[in-house]
Amino acid sequence: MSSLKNNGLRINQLHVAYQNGQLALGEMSLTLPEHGIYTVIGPSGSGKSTLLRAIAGLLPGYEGELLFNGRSVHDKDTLIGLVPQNYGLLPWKTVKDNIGIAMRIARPDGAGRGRREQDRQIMHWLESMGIAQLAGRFPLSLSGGQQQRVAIARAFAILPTLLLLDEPFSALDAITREGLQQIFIDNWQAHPATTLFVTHDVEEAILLGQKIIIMLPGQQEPPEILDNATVFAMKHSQKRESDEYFEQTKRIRKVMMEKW
Ligand SMILES: Nc1ncnc2c1ncn2[C@@H]1O[C@H](COP(=O)(O)OP(=O)(O)OP(=O)(O)O)[C@@H](O)[C@H]1O
Repeated sequence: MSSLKNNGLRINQLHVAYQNGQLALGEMSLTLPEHGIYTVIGPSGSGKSTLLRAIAGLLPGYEGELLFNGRSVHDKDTLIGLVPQNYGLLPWKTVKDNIGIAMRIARPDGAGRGRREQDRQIMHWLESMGIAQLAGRFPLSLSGGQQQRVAIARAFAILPTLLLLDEPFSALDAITREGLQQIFIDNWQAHPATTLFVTHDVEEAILLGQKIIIMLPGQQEPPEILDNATVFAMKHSQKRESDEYFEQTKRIRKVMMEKW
């Protein structure tokens, strides 16, 4: 029986070394409540992608424990949606088919859903990302930013329990990025998967996360965790103008100046 304290993602004393024995991710422990969203920032090489890969089951080995609602995160009950840095799209399939395949793999029984209903859902997610017109195109004919949007639409389309995003907006210009941050948070509010969102962008970390996990260089110190509930509770369009947003920026910059 899972107790309340087991609700969500629990990371217990996780650390990862690749084959050369060097630590890629220093020891970290963290609880991310179910339906919560935390952002992760950190200098290059601090282990952000390694953290997501360990949770996604893409690493052969790690030390420590990864649980979702009290069971291994790799248990079949936990459906993980991953947006990797390289988008992970199948080049020989159209945009629409990339999403359709992911939906069928994620839910082989289709929950009673016919092909027409699946197509409707695919178009819904493509429209929500502003790329419905790309449904019939192949990934390699798309820009990096368009491929990122397809990867995000695909991750939402499988209705994951756990959503892992590795710098999903890095290839977008500032204006498109701001628009998609709003769309992302709207989609997440409609389908609040438990979410870890890695970004290089301090502003984005403050705009999207209930807490901000600040990874430190060198794999020796555990991350600093900054509560961001006040900014998170604001209307998205008003966050940037708020004093609390400005204060959070200063807090994070201080950690960066002192520890990065
Ligand atoms: N396959 C691998 N084999 C050996 N070492 C690796 C491998 N992948 C990553 N590393 C090392 O692990 C450490 C953490 O890498 P990781 O990609 O997780 O960092 P990151 O914080 O995501 O960096 P970035 O912001 O540049 O994407 C780095 O020192 C990296 O060189």
